[in-house]
Amino acid sequence: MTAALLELAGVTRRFGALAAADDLSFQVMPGEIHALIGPNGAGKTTACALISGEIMTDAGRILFDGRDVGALGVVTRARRGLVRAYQIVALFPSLTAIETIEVGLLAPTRAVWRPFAARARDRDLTARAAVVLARFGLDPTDRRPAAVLSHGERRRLEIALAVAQRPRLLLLDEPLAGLGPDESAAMVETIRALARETTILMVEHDMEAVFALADRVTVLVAGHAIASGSPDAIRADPKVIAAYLGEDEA
Ligand SMILES: Nc1ncnc2c1ncn2[C@@H]1O[C@H](COP(=O)(O)OP(=O)(O)OP(=O)(O)O)[C@@H](O)[C@H]1O
Repeated sequence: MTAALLELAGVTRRFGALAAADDLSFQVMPGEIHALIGPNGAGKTTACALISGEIMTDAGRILFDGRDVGALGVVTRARRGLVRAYQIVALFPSLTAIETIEVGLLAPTRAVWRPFAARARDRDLTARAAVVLARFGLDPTDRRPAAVLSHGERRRLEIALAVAQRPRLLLLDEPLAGLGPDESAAMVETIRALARETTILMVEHDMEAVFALADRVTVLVAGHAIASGSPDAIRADPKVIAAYLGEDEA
C-alpha cells in the first residue's frame, strides 16, 4: 500500500469556543489532486493554515512524508516541500513578476534573506525565473509592480511563486476565485499540468472544476472530515448530499 504524502490525524484547532478543526483526519496520496470542499465556515482555510504552519494545532498530528511537521514553522515546512500559494500583493507589492519569482527560486536555498548578494552569484536566476513565468503565461519583461497586475495575472503569479519553490505538495486556496470563465478554464489546465510534477491539495468552491480536476475529494463539515473518496463516490455519498451538496437543491 502506498504511504500518504500528507496525513492529518485527529487535528483540532479552537478559536475560543469554536473548533474550526475538530478531530480532523484525512490523507493526501502522492501524485493526486485532492480537493477539500465544504460549506462556508466549514474550516477549509483553517485546515490550509494548519497544514502550511501559519497556525498551530491544539491537538492531533500533521505528518508530511511520514514525519511529524506539526511543530515546524512555515519556512521549514516549505523547505521540506510543503508550499502554500499566497496572495502575492500582500507579500511583495512593489516587486515585478520576474523579481517575485527570483525570490521564490532563492527561497529553498535560504538565500532569500540575502537576495541581492545571492543574485550577483547566480547569473542564471533571471533566466530560470523567466522560464517559470512563461509557463504561467506571464511576461518576463513586464516592469509593472505586482500590485497593479490584473486579478487573473496576480493569481497566476501567486501560483508561479509557489511552484518556483519546487513543492512536493502544493496547497492552493481557491485558485479559481474571482476569475472569469476563460481565465478559470486556463487555470484548470494549469493545475492539471502542475499535477504531473507535484501533488496538489486545493480548496475550491467551484464544484464543476473540483469534479473535473480532483482524483479524490474530502468533505469538511464543522471542522470535521465527513467523507473522502473519488468524485463519483463523493457525489453519491448520502452523508455528503445531506450535509452539503444537497444544499443547492434544497
Ligand atoms: N482567526 C480566527 N479567529 C476566530 N475565528 C476564526 C478564525 N479563523 C477562522 N475562524 C472561524 O473558524 C470557522 C472556519 O473558518 P474557515 O475560514 O476556516 O472556513 P472555510 O471553510 O474556509 O470558509 P469559507 O468557505 O467561507 O472560506 C469559521 O466559523 C470562522 O469564523
